[in-house]
Amino acid sequence: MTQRGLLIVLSGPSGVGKGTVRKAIFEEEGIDFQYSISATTRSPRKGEVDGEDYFFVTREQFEERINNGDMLEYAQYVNNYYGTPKSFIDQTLASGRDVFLEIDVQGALQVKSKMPEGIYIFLTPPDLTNLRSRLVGRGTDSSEVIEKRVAAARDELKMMINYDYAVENDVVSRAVDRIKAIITAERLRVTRVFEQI
Ligand SMILES: Nc1ncnc2c1ncn2[C@@H]1O[C@H](COP(=O)(O)OP(=O)(O)OP(=O)(O)O)[C@@H](O)[C@H]1O
Ligand SMILES: Nc1nc2c(ncn2[C@@H]2O[C@H](COP(=O)(O)O)[C@@H](O)[C@H]2O)c(=O)[nH]1
Repeated sequence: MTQRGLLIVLSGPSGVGKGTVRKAIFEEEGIDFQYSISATTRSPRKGEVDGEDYFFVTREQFEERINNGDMLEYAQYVNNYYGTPKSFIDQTLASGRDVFLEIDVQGALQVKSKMPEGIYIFLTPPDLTNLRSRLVGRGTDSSEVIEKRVAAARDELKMMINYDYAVENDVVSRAVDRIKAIITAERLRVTRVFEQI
């Protein structure tokens, strides 16, 4: 019997650095996670590629996928839909490969209720002032959208208690090391149970 892959969910407020930390983890030696590409109705930002950063779809297409049961989870975040295609997750885990999700808090908690065996990691900023500065510094959103994202973050931070782990993203390399340590420990735990030693 093939041991199922690990499901790793990295979540936290917009702008905390999930994408930055995820990319840094994927560049580390010996890391072989399958990244779950989300679907969204948001317009592509400069440089974003359909099928790599997101599957960019219309609201009609997204709603059809919801109605067909094709989404493991989905959320409406600042006027757009975001969601995780289900078949990729099911097939990849069944094949024994690890899957890495980078999604918002609403979505992560939906996945946790369906797949509690996953590893749920909340990435937290040093503080909200710092979070706002990161969103401003990224330069991808209007000041109106940034304020909506910071307002959402106030509520999202309260949800941290529902996660397995909280990791501060003060310095990217430190956050990467913390997450790698969590995954190493979880992998050992799961493998030892599977092997029944
Ligand atoms: N530890 C850090 N220190 C300083 N700046 C950081 C740190 N981590 C990320 N950043 C910067 O913060 C900005 C937001 O990072 P990023 O886009 O990775 O966040 P995110 O959580 O993926 O956002 P979203 O959820 O909106 O996609 C980027 O400009 C990034 O370079
Ligand atoms: N619930 C989900 N949230 C997702 C998914 N993919 C991304 N996200 C999160 O949405 C916000 C906004 O993203 P942005 O690219 O517009 O900055 C951010 O928190 C993402 O992590 C998903 O599939 N499901």
